[in-house]
Amino acid sequence: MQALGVRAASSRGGLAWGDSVLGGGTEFRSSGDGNGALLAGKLRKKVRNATCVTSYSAPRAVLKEAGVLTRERDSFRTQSSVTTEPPGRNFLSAEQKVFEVVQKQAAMVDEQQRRSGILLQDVRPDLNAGTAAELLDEAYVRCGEVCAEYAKTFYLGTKLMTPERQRAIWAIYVWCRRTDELVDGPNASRITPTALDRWEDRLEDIFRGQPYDMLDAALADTVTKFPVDIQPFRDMIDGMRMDLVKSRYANFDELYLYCYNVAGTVGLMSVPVMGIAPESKATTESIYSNALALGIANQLTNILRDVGEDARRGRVYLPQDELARFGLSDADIFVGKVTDKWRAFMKDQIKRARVFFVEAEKGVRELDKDSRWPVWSALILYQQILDAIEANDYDNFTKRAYVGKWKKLASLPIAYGRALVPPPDALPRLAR
Ligand SMILES: CC(C)=CCC/C(C)=C/CC/C(C)=C/CC/C(C)=C/[C@@H]1[C@@H](COP(=O)(O)OP(=O)(O)O)[C@]1(C)CC/C=C(\C)CC/C=C(\C)CCC=C(C)C
Repeated sequence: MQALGVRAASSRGGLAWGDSVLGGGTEFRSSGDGNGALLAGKLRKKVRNATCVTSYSAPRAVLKEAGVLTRERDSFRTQSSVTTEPPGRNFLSAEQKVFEVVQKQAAMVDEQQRRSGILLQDVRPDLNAGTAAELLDEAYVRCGEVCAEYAKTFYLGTKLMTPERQRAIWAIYVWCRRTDELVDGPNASRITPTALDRWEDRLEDIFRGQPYDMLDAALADTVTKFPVDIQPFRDMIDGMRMDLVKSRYANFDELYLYCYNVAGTVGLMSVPVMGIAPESKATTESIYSNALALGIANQLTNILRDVGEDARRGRVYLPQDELARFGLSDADIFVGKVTDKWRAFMKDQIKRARVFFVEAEKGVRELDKDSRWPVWSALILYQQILDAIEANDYDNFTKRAYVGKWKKLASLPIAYGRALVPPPDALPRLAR
């Protein structure tokens, strides 16, 4: 089994959702650090006694079938070597660079603040709990707006969830989006490992209840209310570190680790919020494995869709040994010609991604009923990207596999129908 070294929350260990609130009131104060309209908040956390330590295990059978388990795997923590700071880098300038990205994001928050007439600079240290709650509400509203802007369909899906859950998912989404923007956004070329170290420091502060800005404050609140562990967040940052230093993957082992870091982690962050159906008989660990599988499946799909686009950035997220096995190399990818060898290779890759989707499906039906629809929607939409690659006769060099608006819309009621199906009844997990 693959120990990913991630702490999970047992969703059925006597946990009361919303158990922990902003313990006795929230104090927001102006940071006074010369950084402009940034919010420094102190969110006192209750001890999250509902969390327990467990290890995430990717299901052995599915990984074997997918060709991942060729040998006993090592721990999944990314080696710290990728965080090594390049010689000659100026710490402050890296900090400045990440701050610019943060500023860009924070500017949107400022705008929202201005519109509501609450200027963060004006926030006094002795704010009462009511005002703090208002600020927090504003922060969550902003998270929802960002989510709606970047991921419309998914945002729509969250609308079925309870208000507490939907805003928590938005807060997680926003943190993931900002993290991804660091290496994939407009300032990406200026991001250094040190900048990511700074981002990780901020993450630690969030989980310590000391958010840096409003969007962070929303996540800080979320992690007091739901048993969300910090490790998947750290691991996502590790994935971004990988993106800074690595543009080739020797084998699927390496690629799997990358996919875990940048996408599998999303599954692990989301399930504690989405919740597991009270009537589910599946083990928590198996459901987290399924969640992980969905992240991996989505990321593999993304990679297969974006082969040409990535190649133009000098990146090949395909296992080098598997390319070689099909008589292919980087050169073929840069030439970008669809040949029979390429088709055969792509068929194999698509098959593997589908294995992960099938594994993920087992977990979706175990989720709380209000959470199943958005997850089914995401799953179906991503699966359709694989169909679109096939429909393009595997030309992912010059064509972007695209799921049309009507097909997307048509999949929503299908997802809804599936979401109505309750978890399979009382059969023990092993018997299924
Ligand atoms: C319902 C649902 C989908 C919830 C997840 C909400 C959430 C917190 C999403 C964050 C996504 C994000 C911004 C991640 C940053 C890294 C990244 C960009 C990963 C790629 C996503 C695709 O994003 P996008 O389409 O914008 O990419 P491009 O811009 O096109 O390049 C990823 C491919 C990964 C996304 C991974 C998931 C959505 C995993 C979802 C898994 C679950 C919600 C677990 C479900 C539970 C079970 C039991 C199956």
